[in-house]
Amino acid sequence: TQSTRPQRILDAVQKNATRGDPRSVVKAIDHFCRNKEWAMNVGDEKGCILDSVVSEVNPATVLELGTYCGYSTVRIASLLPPHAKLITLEFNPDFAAIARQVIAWAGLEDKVQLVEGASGDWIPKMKEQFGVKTFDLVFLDHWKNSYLPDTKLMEECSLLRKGSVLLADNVICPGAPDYLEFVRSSPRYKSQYFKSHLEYTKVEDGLEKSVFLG
Ligand SMILES: Cc1ncccc1-c1cc(O)c2nc[nH]c(=O)c2c1
Ligand SMILES: [Mg+2]
Repeated sequence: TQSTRPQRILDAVQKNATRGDPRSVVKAIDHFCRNKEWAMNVGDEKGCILDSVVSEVNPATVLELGTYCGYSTVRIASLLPPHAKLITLEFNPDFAAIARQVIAWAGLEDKVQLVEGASGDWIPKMKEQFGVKTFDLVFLDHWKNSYLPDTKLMEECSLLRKGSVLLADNVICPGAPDYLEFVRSSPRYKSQYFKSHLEYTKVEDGLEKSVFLG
């Protein structure tokens, strides 16, 4: 039977990465996507920016919107302090099934809760379902048209506190113009653009870091 791209990514991890070694999982996916097949992981260049923001925030609670194959999930979770938790939402069940196995290969299942479904449905349930009070860090990497509504929803659900950091991928390519306009003009956010490139290409892209001011 014909495999899917996520399945081929998982195969590359299981063939080339060491079980329980998150950095080898990240390396194996980057090598596959740079040399064999492009895929929409945040990638190594933007991944280094992601790593630096995670290390700076040192979050106890992280929400990731958009898991795909779990590449950024593994990058983030590998940097978290011992009792920190990462909740990652994925709409596509096929992506979720692969991501679970990638996260398990990295040995990070104890730090990660993968939830299947739509962010708009799950954000209002975060407190009751997962005992989350607020998120210290949110990584937006799902559907560009959902960045803004989901951010407004997180505010409405009091999931952000003074100092919560939003980090958004793809603000240039594919682009999230309404979200950028909002976080850059709202008095309730302090925003900063990190110029980079679309994963594994020379095309411009970047990450927008926005601190919620409460
Ligand atoms: C798929 C694609 N093609 C050309 C240019 C960019 C993309 C692209 C890149 C990403 O990093 C994405 N991240 C999350 N969700 C996306 O839909 C997405 C799409
Ligand atoms: Mg992305």
